[in-house]
Amino acid sequence: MTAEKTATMDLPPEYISAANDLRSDTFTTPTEAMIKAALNASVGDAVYGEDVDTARLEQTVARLAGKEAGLFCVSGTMSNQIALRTHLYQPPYSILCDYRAHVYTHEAAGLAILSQAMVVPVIPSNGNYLTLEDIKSHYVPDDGDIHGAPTKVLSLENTLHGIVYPLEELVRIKAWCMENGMKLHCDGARIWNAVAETKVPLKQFGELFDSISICLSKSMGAPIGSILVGNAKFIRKANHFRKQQGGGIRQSGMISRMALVNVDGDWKTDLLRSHALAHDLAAFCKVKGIPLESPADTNFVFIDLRAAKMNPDVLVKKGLKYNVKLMGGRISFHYQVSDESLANVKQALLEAFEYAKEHPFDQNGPTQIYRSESTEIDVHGNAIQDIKGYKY
Ligand SMILES: Cc1ncc(COP(=O)(O)O)c(C=O)c1O
Ligand SMILES: C[C@H](O)[C@H](N)C(=O)O
Repeated sequence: MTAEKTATMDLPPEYISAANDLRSDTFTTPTEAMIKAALNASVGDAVYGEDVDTARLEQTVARLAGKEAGLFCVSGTMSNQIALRTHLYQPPYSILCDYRAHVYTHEAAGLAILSQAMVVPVIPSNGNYLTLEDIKSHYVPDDGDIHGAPTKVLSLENTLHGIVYPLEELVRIKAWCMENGMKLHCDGARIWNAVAETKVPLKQFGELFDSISICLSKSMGAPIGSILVGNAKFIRKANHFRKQQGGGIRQSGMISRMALVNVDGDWKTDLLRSHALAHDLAAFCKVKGIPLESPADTNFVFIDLRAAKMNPDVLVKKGLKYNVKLMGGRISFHYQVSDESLANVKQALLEAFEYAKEHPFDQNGPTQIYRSESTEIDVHGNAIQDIKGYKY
């Protein structure tokens, strides 16, 4: 699963290479091994449970997580949304999560619309992850008070913004959830990164969470998909909601076989390489005095744009100058990022930091992890439009 094994289709390199794409680990591209595996995939109708490779992928990931069953979903968003909906019964109810949680900030109000749930977003008192004390002081108890929407599910993220969730805190939270009849869901879009970094087996997280959404299309490099894992009864009902939301796909064997290439491969070594690149950049930022928003535990480096008074658009354009694709203050590493891109992003970051000293930028409005307008670049990495006319 090393970087050189990207596909060698007869397409221009910028179409298939993610070597300089530090916008997100969602930009990893299918490898030649994946494309070849897809050619030999089963072709059953997965809606009827007749696709062998889809079933194998679901059972493989469920087994790794120590759960009874798994369900292939076309995206992490779908996997999260149907998981949370499945845990919920009689409204009014609420879901508690970190104020930065993807299920709250980046899933288009799915919890409000698909689950009719109120969200209780909480700012962690330690700045990094929710503690049991944070949860206890914000959840809505089911005490019969008709003003409230009792909290029925905690949705935690591991990793969140690349931050590893301490196992001992998860154990405390789980015990409290069991005492208080609350379900515990994990958005595990990057749980593989947490496993690789902490060496805590995925099965140990599986014992703590009632459900985990495990993405295959982020650091694991698959083109499509996530696996939702849980007990058999939960997965049966989640499958019902998946169908309702149009997620029952037919011959998914080809994309399942593509995902299995890395799931069955040496993913820990390759994820740890991406973490080493991120740790290198974080150390560089420390030496240069470039502030970070959170600890770079795994594959993300979050630049504290506010503290640096750095304009994300300038950072993006400095990235283009040094042939690295960025989309804001989050710098994302993955197994296909080249060593050269690490050197290049350091140059881009340093110049943007120096530029900010002469041209301080006050970030009005909420901090975003990426800027849509700044990512208007063509396949050759050239800015389609001059971003706010910056001359630098
Ligand atoms: C933490 C987290 N959860 C869930 C998702 C949703 O995944 P998808 O983009 O496949 O819907 C993402 C997106 O990459 C994410 O970063
Ligand atoms: C935020 C966006 O939806 C995607 N999950 C990413 O991490 O790039």
